[in-house]
Amino acid sequence: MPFRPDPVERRARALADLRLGVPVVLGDGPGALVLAAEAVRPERLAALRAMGGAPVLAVTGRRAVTLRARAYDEDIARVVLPQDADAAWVRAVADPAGDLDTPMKGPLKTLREGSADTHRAAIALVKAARLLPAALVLPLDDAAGFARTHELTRLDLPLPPAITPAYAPVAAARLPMEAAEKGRLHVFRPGDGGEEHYAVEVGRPARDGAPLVRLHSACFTGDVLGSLKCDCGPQLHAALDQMGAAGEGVLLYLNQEGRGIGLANKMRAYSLQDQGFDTVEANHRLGFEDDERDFRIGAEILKRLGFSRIRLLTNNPNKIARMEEAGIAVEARVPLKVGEGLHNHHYLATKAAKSGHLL
Ligand SMILES: Nc1nc2c(ncn2[C@@H]2O[C@H](COP(=O)(O)OP(=O)(O)OP(=O)(O)O)[C@@H](O)[C@H]2O)c(=O)[nH]1
Ligand SMILES: [Zn+2]
Repeated sequence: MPFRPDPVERRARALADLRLGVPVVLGDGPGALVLAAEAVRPERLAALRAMGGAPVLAVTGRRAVTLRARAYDEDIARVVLPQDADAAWVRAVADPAGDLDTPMKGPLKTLREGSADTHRAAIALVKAARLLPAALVLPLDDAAGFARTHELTRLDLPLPPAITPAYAPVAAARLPMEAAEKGRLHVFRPGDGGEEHYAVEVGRPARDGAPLVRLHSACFTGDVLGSLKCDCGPQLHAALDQMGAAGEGVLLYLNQEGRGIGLANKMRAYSLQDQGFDTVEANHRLGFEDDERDFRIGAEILKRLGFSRIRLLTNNPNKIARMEEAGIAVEARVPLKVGEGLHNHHYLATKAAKSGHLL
């Protein structure tokens, strides 16, 4: 039916619902009701409880380590919701902000029997919604009927694998910059309702050549505010300077703030770093992996622009591997070492020690 939203469109709606604190239904017959832990409001939690059943709070295996909860499913722990658990309790389990003030939220009881597939799907959705990776999950016997009655967005299980959507060029215009007068900014929009990303083309690199390329991940704090905690601002400007001097190049500005966890979660990570955790530990305590970015987006946009070979400005071998995997030949790595100082020395050393960055 032409007017009916397709599964990709329904997923985009589901992400918006989860951010609003509106539940989403997963599955058709037997399925589950899912609420993002971060956005749950007391009335909705009360309604969920009133349904009876056995609600659980799904968290990642990473978060479970900090909570000292057993993750029987390795990457997922299904925490049984205690009788007296309120919205504040749910948030406290999900959010490490108060871990040091209220270290004991438990002991937390976790489920061992049954499948965690639905819970894994719920976590994937709240992560995609850039929320804390924790979700309330209540089993339903008639998922489709429940969604209809309550006008909730429903997605079929299993969720389709996370594919990189097609990126359509939306608009492009000349953009003279300090670093490169012959600049052109292209905006790309994905077909799945996700973030737009940008390509800054300097000069007019031949499509069959191997231009200098930078895959830059958004860093509001570094790029815009000149934060000294990372090296992003200096890297951004040095990359544009090099392209300006060479007369050509392509800088992809990918809106994957905070290595893909979003600015709010990055600030949560910064506040954990103020408590003494390093950049990788902070991500783990929040329940995330070290790096949640999808570099296939960069490869898609390069292909869309007509490139298949590049020289990549980076110190991150993972970016090279991901480009090659996605069909972009990286003919050379060009190091980009700028902006190291007193405040980011430890951060850069951690990336070298734990994330394989080249010194
Ligand atoms: N989660 C998290 N993200 C951070 C932190 N500091 C910086 N970032 C983010 O890290 C990303 C840095 O991106 P890049 O400089 O492109 O990536 P990189 O992996 O360092 O690789 P190269 O710079 O190419 O060597 C940006 O999205 C920043 O917002 C942090 O402490 N925690
Ligand atoms: Zn940064």
